[in-house]
Amino acid sequence: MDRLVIQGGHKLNGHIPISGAKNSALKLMVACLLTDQPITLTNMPSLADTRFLAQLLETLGVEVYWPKGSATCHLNAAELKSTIAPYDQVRKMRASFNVLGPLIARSGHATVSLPGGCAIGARPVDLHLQALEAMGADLKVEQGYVKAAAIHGLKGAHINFSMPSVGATEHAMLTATLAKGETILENAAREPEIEDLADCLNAMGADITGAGTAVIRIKGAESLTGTTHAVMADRIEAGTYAIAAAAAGGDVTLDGCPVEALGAMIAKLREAGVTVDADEAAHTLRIRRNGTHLKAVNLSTQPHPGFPTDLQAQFMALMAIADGTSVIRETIFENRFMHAPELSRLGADITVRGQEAIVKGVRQLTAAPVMATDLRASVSLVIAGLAAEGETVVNRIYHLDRGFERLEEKLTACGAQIERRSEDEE
Ligand SMILES: CC(=O)N[C@H]1[C@@H](OP(=O)(O)OP(=O)(O)OC[C@H]2O[C@@H](n3ccc(=O)[nH]c3=O)[C@H](O)[C@@H]2O)O[C@H](CO)[C@@H](O)[C@@H]1O
Ligand SMILES: C=C(OP(=O)(O)O)C(=O)O
Repeated sequence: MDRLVIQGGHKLNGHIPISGAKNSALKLMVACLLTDQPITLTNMPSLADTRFLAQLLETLGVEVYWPKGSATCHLNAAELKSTIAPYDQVRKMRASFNVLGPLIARSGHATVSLPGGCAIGARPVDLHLQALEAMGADLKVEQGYVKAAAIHGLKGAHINFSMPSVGATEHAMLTATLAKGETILENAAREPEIEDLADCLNAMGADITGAGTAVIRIKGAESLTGTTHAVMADRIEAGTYAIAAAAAGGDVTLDGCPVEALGAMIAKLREAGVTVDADEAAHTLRIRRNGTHLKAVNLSTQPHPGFPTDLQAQFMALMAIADGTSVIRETIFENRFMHAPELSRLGADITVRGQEAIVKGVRQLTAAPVMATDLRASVSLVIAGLAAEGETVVNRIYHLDRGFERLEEKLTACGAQIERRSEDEE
């Protein structure tokens, strides 16, 4: 299994290009199931998750042409050969569950394994299922699979989500594009990836308004067409490198950065004493910290436009070396502090109490071997390793490869000393 070896204490200086967003790309790929015409996605991040989803789509009969090293992926679901999404292909990744609704819309029935994804909480799919049932699907959950049929087709519905869920909003939106009549989603999630998906679906002939707000209206169409769509830039990747630059110190500019989607994170970095120059028009974010001390700041994760849960672990690594005590509240997932004990191995002083982590900043972190537990937790350990004194080894990094494209290359180009080693090399 691969590990990352980081020699800490080097400042980061230079430019980092931001890749396409994993969490957008995955749902955009699923959209290909809604049409028998070709879809082309550009700015595609080549990640374990996106490659893995491509395999699931191939199992369903989608022709995928996505050469290694290319950021352009062609998907053609002219004919589906299966409506079964097996456990082994769904368990690793949350987004793959979103094939359920589109398969029902296209074929009238589907059998899809319950999903996996990062182990950061219970993560039920009740809201997904309620939305599909409201649209007329008959559902049974048996032996870990959802078995679904809509013999009379899907119909538009008025769905009021009990809480905003990114996945359930996207799932309902994808499905409703081919349902008969109008669907209204209330208390919908407002994450930017939902707007990106709506833009692509509208280019395919769907009629969606309100994406990015809490009320989304979808007028169902008879059929959708092919299109070409550029995946939006990854706000979580961008936020991660911004926090890394703040932690290690230096002067880093993020190119192709979705600045407008990062307001809450930029505000917290500034509050912590980091110099941030944001240029929305140029899509750049420059982060500078040369010598100034970091200040402890409190934060609470919130649905967009609040501070994203997917940047909480990274910000905790930063607060571990700030002056003072910060309180970090996780309100989205009930078990998303698994990085805290690993950060403590590097000398961080963190106490977890329920949904809160109390982080008392220390002057200096010191290197240690650590274990990556989930995607964003893994990268928080990389950030801590960059700031720590000595050689930090981050073990079990397959999680990182799910969501960060060419991480070592991007950081090394800015002066980080970080190297991937596989067990056979040691
Ligand atoms: C692939 C992808 O895009 N993943 C993102 C997506 O995950 P995901 O779509 O799984 O996250 P949700 O927004 O659905 O989850 C938010 C909360 O709602 C709960 N919930 C969700 C669905 C449901 O049917 N019932 C229910 O109770 C969840 O357990 C969680 O507590 O949004 C999260 C919140 O921004 C991010 O951390 C993930 O990176
Ligand atoms: C939690 C994440 O992914 P998933 O929803 O696929 O588990 C993430 O991207 O941080």
